Amino acid sequence: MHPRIEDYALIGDEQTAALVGRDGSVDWLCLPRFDSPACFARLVGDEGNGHWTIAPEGAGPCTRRAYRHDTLVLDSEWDTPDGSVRLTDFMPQRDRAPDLVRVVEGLEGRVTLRGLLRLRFDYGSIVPWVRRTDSDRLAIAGPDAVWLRSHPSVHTWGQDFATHSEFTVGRGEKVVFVLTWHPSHHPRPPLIDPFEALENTVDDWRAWAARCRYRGPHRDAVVRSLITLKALTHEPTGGIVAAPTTSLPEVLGGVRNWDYRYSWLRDSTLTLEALLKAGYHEEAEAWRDWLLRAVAGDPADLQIMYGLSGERRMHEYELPWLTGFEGSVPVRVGNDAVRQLQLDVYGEVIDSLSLARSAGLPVRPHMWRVQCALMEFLRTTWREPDAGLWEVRGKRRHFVYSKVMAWVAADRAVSALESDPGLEGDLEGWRAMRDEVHEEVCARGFDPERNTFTQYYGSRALDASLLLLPRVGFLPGDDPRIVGTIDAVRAELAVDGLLRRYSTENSDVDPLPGGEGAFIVCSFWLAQALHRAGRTEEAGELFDRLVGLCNDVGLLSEEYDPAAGRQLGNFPQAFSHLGLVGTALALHGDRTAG
Ligand SMILES: OC[C@H]1O[C@H](O[C@H]2O[C@H](CO)[C@@H](O)[C@H](O)[C@H]2O)[C@H](O)[C@@H](O)[C@@H]1O
Repeated sequence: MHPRIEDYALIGDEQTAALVGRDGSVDWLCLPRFDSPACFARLVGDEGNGHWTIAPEGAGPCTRRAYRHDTLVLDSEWDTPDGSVRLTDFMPQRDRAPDLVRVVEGLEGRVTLRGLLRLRFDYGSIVPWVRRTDSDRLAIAGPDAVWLRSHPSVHTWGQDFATHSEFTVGRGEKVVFVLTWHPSHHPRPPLIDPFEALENTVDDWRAWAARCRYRGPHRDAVVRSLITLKALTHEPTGGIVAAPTTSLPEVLGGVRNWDYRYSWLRDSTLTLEALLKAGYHEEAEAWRDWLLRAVAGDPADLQIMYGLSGERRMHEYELPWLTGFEGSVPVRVGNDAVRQLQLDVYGEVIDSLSLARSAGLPVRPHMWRVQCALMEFLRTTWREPDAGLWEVRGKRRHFVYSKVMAWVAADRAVSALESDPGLEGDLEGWRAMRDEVHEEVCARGFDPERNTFTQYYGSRALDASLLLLPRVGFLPGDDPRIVGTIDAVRAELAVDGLLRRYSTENSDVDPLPGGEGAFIVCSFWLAQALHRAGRTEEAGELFDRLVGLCNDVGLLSEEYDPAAGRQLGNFPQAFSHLGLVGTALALHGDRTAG
């Protein structure tokens, strides 16, 4: 049986990430970068598409597992009739090459384990040549080379185009496996000392986690979310992936399967805000600098997402040989939403730059010029219909959230001019735009009959993004129109208390077939909106429930199916984790240190 999404745990080295199942199998790993082709793709296919399993012979899922406290180092333990054994999985901070380290340690008795390494480059499609060199194995195909080393050396044999092993550990004995990738035209990189690497990796993560300023309820969940957001950050460039996976389905067996291994301006600006508020200025600064590089050029060419180094092309295509997660096809690489006009992104970018400024991040000389250029573009564009923040693949509309974010852009630009006499800009023009957008949204995006804002001008449909209006300061949290919107959105979009982002039934907005689960970040937005409306008890109860949706190691995917009690969509997803951090800070922000 295929593991469920919540059966996976994440390990990574801030350049790529792997998903490890409870059965000891690494089922997803892209090398060398998050967006490189996967060499283990069982996650969205089957065993033949690549995986690496180490587990006691004949054992099923591990008996227990957990991250070492405040780290991304995963311990999985099995109790078997012959004894107990621990498997420790981690990826050390990268020096020259990516390494995946797996340490097996006997805890009780003598346990026999089996290893099965089935490397399949290019998303499970290429079977490499594997040869033995001394005691190690080298797999090569095209641009990729992977070494497998063990210590003490374990006998391996090839069978059915995979590398097998069998070994036994007694109490206190350790066997370590190191898998190392490098470009096939390069020589083998220097070997790491896996035990020293383990110590350093634990120390580095703990030192990072200790910087978290949040001291309120659910602190462990907040720290786990922050570690996850950090793990989704591409350390060399500062880019942040929305999730490290592609095509985990929004509904089992459905077609809503997308590639999230890119840096969305929307998701990333919200991540930056969460990091800043939790005390992580360096990461926020690295992303802000990434942003300024990525968006450089004509503001008309601003994209809603970029590659990790700021690449602009991410042409979407399908991988027909992969059978998908529980049959959910197609499996896609690339993302055509890159070409959409999504007006909210301008507001999110300008908001994040002003946030960075007020948080005291060092100012870059061209920062203000970028903002002015974006404002000028937006001034001529905000009246256009767009694809909205949900990136629907239908007709463009006048989405209310997009217009509100145009208001945010103008509002923040005006505030910057008002507070800093050293800045130059069209104060009067931007003020006029700000007031015009506000007036228009309140007139055309509000349904007085039902006392609620609507998904787009003139429609009766609702949208969970409307819950963000008080958060961005468009109206106070206890304004009757906001209170009405909270109740209407809840009545229409809640399934068992969790929110969908919009209704997919009878929707003329979203042309794709099939529905989807509850969109996790939307429920966090609801908790924040309830809190801002003064309904603190309801907000707290919902927050507690949402934290409870995390899997056993504290991870959240994009969506949740309340009926089946299962996570859905790409995993782990930045949006969901930044929702958790943002809600903790909104509800208990007074409990932050320093
Ligand atoms: O709903 C269709 C769209 O779904 C994806 O977009 C979602 O993920 C993005 C990344 O987290 C997020 O920024 C966006 O708000 C979400 O709706 C997908 O990436 C799109 O290609 C697709 O059209």
